[in-house]
Amino acid sequence: MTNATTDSANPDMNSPGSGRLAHADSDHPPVPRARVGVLLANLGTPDATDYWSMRRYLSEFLSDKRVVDYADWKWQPLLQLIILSRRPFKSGEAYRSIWNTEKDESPLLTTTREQTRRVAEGLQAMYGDQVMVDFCMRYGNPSTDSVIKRMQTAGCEKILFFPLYPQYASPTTATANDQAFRTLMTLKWQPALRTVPAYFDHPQYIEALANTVREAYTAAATPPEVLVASYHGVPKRYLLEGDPYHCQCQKTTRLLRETLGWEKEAIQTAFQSKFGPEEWVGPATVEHVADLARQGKKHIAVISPAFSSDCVETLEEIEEEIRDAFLEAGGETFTYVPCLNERDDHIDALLAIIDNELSGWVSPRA
Ligand SMILES: C=CC1=C(C)c2cc3[nH]c(cc4nc(cc5[nH]c(cc1n2)c(C)c5CCC(=O)O)C(CCC(=O)O)=C4C)c(C)c3C=C
Ligand SMILES: [Fe+2]
Ligand SMILES: [Fe+2]
Repeated sequence: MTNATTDSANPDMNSPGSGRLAHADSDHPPVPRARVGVLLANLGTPDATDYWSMRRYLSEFLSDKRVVDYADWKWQPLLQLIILSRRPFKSGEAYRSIWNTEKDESPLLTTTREQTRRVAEGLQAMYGDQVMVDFCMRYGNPSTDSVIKRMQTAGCEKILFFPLYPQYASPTTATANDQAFRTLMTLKWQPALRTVPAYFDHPQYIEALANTVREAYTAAATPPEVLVASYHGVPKRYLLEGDPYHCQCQKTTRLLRETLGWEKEAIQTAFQSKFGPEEWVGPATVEHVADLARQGKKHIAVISPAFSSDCVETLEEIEEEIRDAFLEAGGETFTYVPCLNERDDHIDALLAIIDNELSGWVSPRA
């Protein structure tokens, strides 16, 4: 945790307006100084790439009703007996091909930690020690429950919970929030909790995406003819049942195009990572890029605006599977535009969003 200190001797603790109870009794447990916590939340990550680590991770992930909403009696036998007997091998192989071997962890974890460090640095400059910053995962470690409890022990009576998904989706944003509130359900003294809304149209987020495109196009040996904005997909039924994810993705693409000043055909939206037998929102990126090659497009670029960090879905699925599909169908150059990761303009966008959402909870440093 960054900036986490406990301060049982802090003179503010018992002062009027400090929001703390006055305890003169010497046998009262020490009370930490009141702070505001900023908790960045990402999807999750397996602890390792072996069969059992992958199985544990996928089982937790795919048993989440926000992700797969079938009744347990129908889904669990299929998941536990069929899907989890095979998928951990395939997913383990995908994770192994992108694993951060130096730190022995997934790139999503490495990047989320670095983003947290950078955001903490920024907030320290803005607010000093009033604010502490940490990160958690919805599945796997560090768990949402453990980090919220740690923040509370360190004095956070208020927590700003920030799911790092630019577009709201019930299988990502909503389940991250659910998990945070599940922890609050177990606490005698709950911290106040604010959740940060989706930022799919935030001007600084869009500008940061545009910067990555400009940089990739400048560096490309041959200028791409088309940019495919490839978002993680969801079942089409989720859209029909009211999930705004699909619409927010379309809007991000439009705002990116307008910021770049490009014609409509220059950016196309597609959806990747289909899972299960249901119809998903489309077009599917892997088929779409092959179609582009068959239509004679030789040079394309792909960007992934729904992921705040590069992860298995970008580094393996886009950079390997989707690239191969394009080249095998006759394409010649495939440019991958990396996620925003720990870029300065991304961190500045996150800081601007956090600053706005902290309104009334902190006062700027003199
Ligand atoms: C960015 C938004 C995401 C949405 C929407 C989303 C929906 C969704 N995902 C699955 C199933 C899987 N997703 C997997 C990995 C994964 N998904 C996201 C993001 C979204 N998912 C990320 C960032 C990652 C990568 C995590 C990492 O550690 O790098 C996986 C695991 C990988 C694999 O086995 O292929 C699965 C499974 C569903 C079913 C779904 C919508 C209902
Ligand atoms: Fe996913
Ligand atoms: Fe995938």
